[in-house]
Amino acid sequence: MPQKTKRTPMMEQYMEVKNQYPDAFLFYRLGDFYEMFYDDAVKGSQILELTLTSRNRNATDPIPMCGVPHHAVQNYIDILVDQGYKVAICEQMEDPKLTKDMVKREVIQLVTPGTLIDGHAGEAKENNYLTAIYEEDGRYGFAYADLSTGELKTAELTTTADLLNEMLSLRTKEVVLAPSVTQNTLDELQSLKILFSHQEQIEEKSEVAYTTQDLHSQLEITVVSYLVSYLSVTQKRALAHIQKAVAYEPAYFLKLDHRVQRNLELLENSRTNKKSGTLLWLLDKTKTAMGGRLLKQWITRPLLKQNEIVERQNIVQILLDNYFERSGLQEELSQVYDLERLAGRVAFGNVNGRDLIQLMTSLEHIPQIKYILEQLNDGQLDSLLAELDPVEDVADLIETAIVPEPSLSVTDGNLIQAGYNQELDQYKDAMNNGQQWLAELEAQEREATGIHNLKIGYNKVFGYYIEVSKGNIAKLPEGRYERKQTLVNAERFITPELKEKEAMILGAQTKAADLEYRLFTEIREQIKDRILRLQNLAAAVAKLDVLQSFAVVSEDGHFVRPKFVKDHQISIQGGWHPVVQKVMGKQSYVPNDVEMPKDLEILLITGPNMSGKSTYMRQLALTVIMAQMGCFVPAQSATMPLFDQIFTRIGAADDLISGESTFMVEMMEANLALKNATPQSLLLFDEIGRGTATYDGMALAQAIIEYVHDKVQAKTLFSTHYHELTALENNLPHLKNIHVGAVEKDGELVFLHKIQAGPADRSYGVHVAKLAGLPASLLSNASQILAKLEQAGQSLPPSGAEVPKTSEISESTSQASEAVQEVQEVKPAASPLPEQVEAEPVDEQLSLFGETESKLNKKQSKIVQEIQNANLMAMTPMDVMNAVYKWQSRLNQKK
Ligand SMILES: Nc1ncnc2c1ncn2[C@@H]1O[C@H](COP(=O)(O)OP(=O)(O)OP(=O)(O)O)[C@@H](O)[C@H]1O
Repeated sequence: MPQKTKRTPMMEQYMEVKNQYPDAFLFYRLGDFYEMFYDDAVKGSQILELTLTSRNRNATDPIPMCGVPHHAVQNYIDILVDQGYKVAICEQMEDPKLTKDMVKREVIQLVTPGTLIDGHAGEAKENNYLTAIYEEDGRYGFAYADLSTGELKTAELTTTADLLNEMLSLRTKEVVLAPSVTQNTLDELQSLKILFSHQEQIEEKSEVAYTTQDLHSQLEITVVSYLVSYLSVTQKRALAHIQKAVAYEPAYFLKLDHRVQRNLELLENSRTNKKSGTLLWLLDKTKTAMGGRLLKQWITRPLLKQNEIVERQNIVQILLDNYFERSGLQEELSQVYDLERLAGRVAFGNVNGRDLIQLMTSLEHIPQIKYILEQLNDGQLDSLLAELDPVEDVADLIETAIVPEPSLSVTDGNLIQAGYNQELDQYKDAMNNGQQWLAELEAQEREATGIHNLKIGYNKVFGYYIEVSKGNIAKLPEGRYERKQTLVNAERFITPELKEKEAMILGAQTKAADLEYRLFTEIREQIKDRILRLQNLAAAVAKLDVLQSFAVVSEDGHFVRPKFVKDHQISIQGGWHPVVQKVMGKQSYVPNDVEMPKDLEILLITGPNMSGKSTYMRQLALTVIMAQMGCFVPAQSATMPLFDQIFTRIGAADDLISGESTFMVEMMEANLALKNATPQSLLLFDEIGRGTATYDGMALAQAIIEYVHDKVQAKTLFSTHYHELTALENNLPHLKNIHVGAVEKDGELVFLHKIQAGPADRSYGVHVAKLAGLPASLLSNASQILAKLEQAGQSLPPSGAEVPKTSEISESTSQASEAVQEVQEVKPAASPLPEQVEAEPVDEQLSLFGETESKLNKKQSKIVQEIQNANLMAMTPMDVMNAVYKWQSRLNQKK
């Protein structure tokens, strides 16, 4: 009969620790394993695919248990943390052999998704940001840190939208909440699907004081204090590499919110979520991990200040003009390891010998990098040169102290160079030359005593000894020789010198390993004192790397240096979408101009589906972003103003925040743009209004155009399939029609992809449907319906027709559907919106099907009835097409 068991002292200890970390997997060290118990074991064994066993298997209440070997623990931690869990590592704090009592155990680190530094999240060109929020009077202190690099930034934000935006842009996996964060804010953040951690108080730690030193705003000081406290509490060690927090203002950069970043595919392909096919993919020719990370930051934060942009452009130009030097730099950079993370590991205390060799190798390339830049002999490089401090003392220290191929573990020896420490050299000598020494000592003793058969031997009882035959004992001098054993023919002695050598030889190996570890930690501490210099160097190398990457891409892609102008005009000749062009090949891509003089605000773009409207719009946005990053741009020539924000409403973007409908997202994005855009912004509106019924959509589109034209006055590209809107050009002086050309050849549609002046003459929707492979009968039916509609004047108004502005009809542009009705009431004949479709007499409609009323059977009458009742106004063109297709199928059915 199984017995219910009383908890053992060890399980008592386990529970005590576990209670302190209820939301983490507790990895409890037991000898060579880390064990999990209870629920941790059940869940952990599933996630990590471990065998679930139990303690006290025969009891009524066996304890579920599973474990991982200590040397492989990092992999398991990575898997759990990557999946959003926390892991508390509980170590044995004393040697079990040296204590009779319960071994002392303590949690030495809490690894969380935002603090993982070695796992998958720590991929070379990725930052892993931990964020924090503090709330006060409806305002937010926001901060983020990367524990592996020591980067720490903070900002004051005023809305939850800004918070969401920063967090999504940073792709944070974990946010630390100060107690002041309200439930309302939390509710809005819940949709983020990241780990929420809590830090209840600010710790009195030197890191907290240090990191907040340069801050002025109390909000920022407080949030950074919470963030650093959390780091300190979870990591349980000094964090010497965490930099002083730098305050930033989101308004300091070209504003690209997370939706814009996604719509424009800056870092992630919106279909695959991968890098391929993105601006990052195009621009990334960086050679170092630091450069890769910095490039990502620059892409999402282009600059606003012309002098800063020009400073970058100047260096790109120099590197572009000097091919050989640039190649030399690339060669050197490719041999520079991740200095930033290496510095982080030094400070964090988890650096090993091989890391230090990587650090030294990296530092050794800095003088050559400087030399190449100096040869370019250009004053524009001076400040960069000054930032490239080779931190020679660290390189020298590592060179003299660390062996070229150290072992992986820092406790197994084989770390320290010969000649660095005398004591260690003696141990190593003892290990290597023990026998040699003894032979030398034997020879010395023989000579000193004149006893030629004196010999040195070894036994387990008292170790090394000097053996002298009985007949020679009298020759031994007094004092130095201590008798240990008497044999029949000989006596055995020890001397202090012999015992010293013995201790050396026997203890040499462990002593050497211990001493090596101690020396290693001393060296690590010395390097730690130079962390700031290493971090500054890493930043300079990263900058140089990104700029050389710009030069490479600009040269390969034949990009041009853009000019910035104060008056708000854009003039781009022969521009292209760099990513689309790269994918499809240079020969096939048709370059296009963008001409928007000072007084032109809106380009209204029409043209068939698939002709290249979206590509043209994105092309401009990417050109602006690249220009303001300091890169050259894909065009023959480019003149542009500096933009402050880019807003996009492009495609049916899937919504990251919640399950809002496509139309809702469309309206939210439009709203965001209309509310926040300034005359210095760039707006891209792609087919706005298509997510709702035709009339609603068209009315909204027109109202939005007028609002932008009259109130926002930002440079705007607006593509539409509502050809009726092209007539707006007559009323809106700052709007111009352009279209993407296409021609019909032998019944087939040929896209020209060329932007041309004026509106498109037709939509070619049916042709595009044909390209998409819709059934032939449906297409011919659609063509017939189209012809009928065109005859009845339901399609395009004559180009140049007088169009009333909705503002002439209704003051309210926000209530667009009201506006629609008023349009119809006030000026029905000239409205750009199709007139209310009156239900036509049944017999006329029937002619579509070649039938007369008298011959109608029951099924046909029912279909006629349905057509009569169909609310066209509430249907999208696609709905209409589907309905017609169904009616036709039913009519064609035999019965
Ligand atoms: N300038 C160009 N030169 C060559 N090919 C182009 C060009 N612009 C676009 N294309 C090609 O046409 C395809 C469709 O372009 P895009 O999506 O911009 O069309 P669209 O007019 O916005 O279509 P829709 O109205 O259906 O959204 C692109 O994927 C690309 O292959």
